[in-house]
Amino acid sequence: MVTTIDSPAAAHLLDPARLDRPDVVVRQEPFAFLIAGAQLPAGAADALERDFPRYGSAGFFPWEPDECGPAINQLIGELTAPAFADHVGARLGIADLGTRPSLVTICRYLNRRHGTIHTDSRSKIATALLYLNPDWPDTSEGCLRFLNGIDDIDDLVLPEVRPVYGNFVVFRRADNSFHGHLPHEGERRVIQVAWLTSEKEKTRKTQRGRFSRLLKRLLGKLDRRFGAERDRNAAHPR
Ligand SMILES: O=C(O)CCC(=O)C(=O)O
Ligand SMILES: [Fe+2]
Repeated sequence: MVTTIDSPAAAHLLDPARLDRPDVVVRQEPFAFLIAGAQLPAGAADALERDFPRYGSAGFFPWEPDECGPAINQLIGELTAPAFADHVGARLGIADLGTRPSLVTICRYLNRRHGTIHTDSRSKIATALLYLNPDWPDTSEGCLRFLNGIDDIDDLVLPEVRPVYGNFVVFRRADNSFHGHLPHEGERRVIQVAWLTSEKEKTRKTQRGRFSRLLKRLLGKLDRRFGAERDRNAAHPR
């Protein structure tokens, strides 16, 4: 396996075969999901850290290639490649995921408002989350939880997923695809890919994401202050 990306274009960062390892968890109930560790080569960590976008506010924002270095852009190219999406989709019982428009959003920082329990919106068919944090403190804060219901953050389907480098989850959006995490404030690097029902939804969500970024630039401090008191079992619609 190639573990350096001194010439990024040469080496692949993702390898769909890693999703077929026996330690990868795939479940169809209560909703279809996949949890896989070690999906990124250790040798690419420095380049992916260096090339990660430097946002000024907390939350997920639409991917803008100009704000990322080449290793991150290469990784996103691979994550959104139709063949990769088809491979993931097949494991979750979704046909032709690779034909769906993909929307990439990236998060570098969170505030305590984030992570409230939700399912994701109906315009998403499936959502992937790839974590890129070199390490994570020994705490549940900020660890992703797949949940059995909308009102209890401690009713876990499976043990929580630490957001460390190379951990990767994908789930099929459903009316019961509840997920969330305990409040965390500070750096938490994630790339999210959502495969959507239509191009129209992609345009709409991208515009909304850009607007939200602008708003947070202006009102980031308020966003942080209002989030600080969030209840651990809080939910938000979709
Ligand atoms: O960052 C995560 O682990 C989850 C994010 C999420 O669920 C979302 O943005 O819809
Ligand atoms: Fe979500």
